[in-house]
Amino acid sequence: MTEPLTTEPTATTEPRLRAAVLGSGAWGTTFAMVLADAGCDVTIWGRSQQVCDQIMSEHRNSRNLPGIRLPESIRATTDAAAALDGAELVVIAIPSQSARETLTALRADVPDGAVVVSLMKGVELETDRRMSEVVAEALGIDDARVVVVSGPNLAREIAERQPTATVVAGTDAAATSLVARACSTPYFRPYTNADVVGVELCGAVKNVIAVAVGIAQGCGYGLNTTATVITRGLVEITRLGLALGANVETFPGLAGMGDLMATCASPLSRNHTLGKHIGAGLTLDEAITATGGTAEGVKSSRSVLELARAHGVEMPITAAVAGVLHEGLPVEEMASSLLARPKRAEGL
Ligand SMILES: NC(=O)C1=CN([C@@H]2O[C@H](COP(=O)(O)OP(=O)(O)OC[C@H]3O[C@@H](n4cnc5c(N)ncnc54)[C@H](O)[C@@H]3O)[C@@H](O)[C@H]2O)C=CC1
Ligand SMILES: O=C(CO)COP(=O)(O)O
Repeated sequence: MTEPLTTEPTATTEPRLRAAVLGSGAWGTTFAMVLADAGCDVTIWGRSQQVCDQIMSEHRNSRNLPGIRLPESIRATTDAAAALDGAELVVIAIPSQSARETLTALRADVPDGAVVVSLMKGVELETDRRMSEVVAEALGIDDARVVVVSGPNLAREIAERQPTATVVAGTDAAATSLVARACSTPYFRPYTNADVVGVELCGAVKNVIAVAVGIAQGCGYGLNTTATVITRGLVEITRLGLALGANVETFPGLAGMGDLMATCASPLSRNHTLGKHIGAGLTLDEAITATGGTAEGVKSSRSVLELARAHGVEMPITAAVAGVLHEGLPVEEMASSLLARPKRAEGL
């Protein structure tokens, strides 16, 4: 039997890349651990003094990753300027809808020339911008300096150093391969991809599809329904992506089908969990509270739908999720409204 990858990798002899991770939640803390295991010198910026103190003194973040021991080299601070000082890599792991305001305030502290990495999986409300667009605008930097990481990456599993792969997407080959090297460990394997649009849309829309799968399961439906929603969900994601200029090969890949499978199948997923609560009859506010953590699909269901409508793309599952979460569509009518649509040929 294969041994689980639980040991900390040995440090490399290359100069240590200095990385700042903005956000001390589940994924920010886990990605900080990946970077540290890959040999980077990592400082986390968090809003919570308590979380930062615990990372510094106990090498744990029990609020977001209970039971996980973090590498001792990781530092954490509530002082953003100190975290960003000298950073060559700036990694952003805060909720999508907070990104613009937070990054605009930190703009002067981001070092010139740093490569900026977005871990966020959402689409901004009101502007319908993808996160790499928001990051570039808020920081006043060229799009080419922004690299996206997205894939089947449930934080908890990676924090346990379970093997997985991811996609590192960027338009600048040097920046993209720098990020891929910086996060490559024996348990975390990055693949590069130049299709930023496709990779980001996959990450944002799979959250909405995971809410739909959760709703179906909360209603008591079985695996036929789950498989139908995932498969037709991938069609929706692909349709939107192609309308926005993405590469068709991205969608069956790790950021597309891979992340859909992980998020729609796992009870660790906040989006899936939130959907289950809705399907079981909780209100949206109750479901958000019961879920905890950031379920990006709640807000992205609306922004993704707006984006789709602006480009004339049909996304019935996304529309049904937005309908249930925000427009008063009764959850028990969701399936019947989807199945009653005019019959059509399979495919895009
Ligand atoms: N948790 C996961 O497994 C994965 C999450 N992601 C994405 O990463 C992003 C962050 O997710 P998580 O870390 O899991 O969320 P989380 O809910 O665990 O943590 C979010 C963190 O952001 C902080 N925060 C909230 N508003 C903020 C603001 N205005 N300024 C600064 N910090 C703020 C919170 O205090 C918290 O520490 C999301 O877009 C999510 O979709 C992507 C891959 C995996
Ligand atoms: O993006 C994720 C896995 O790849 C995490 O999903 P949730 O945000 O639904 O927990």
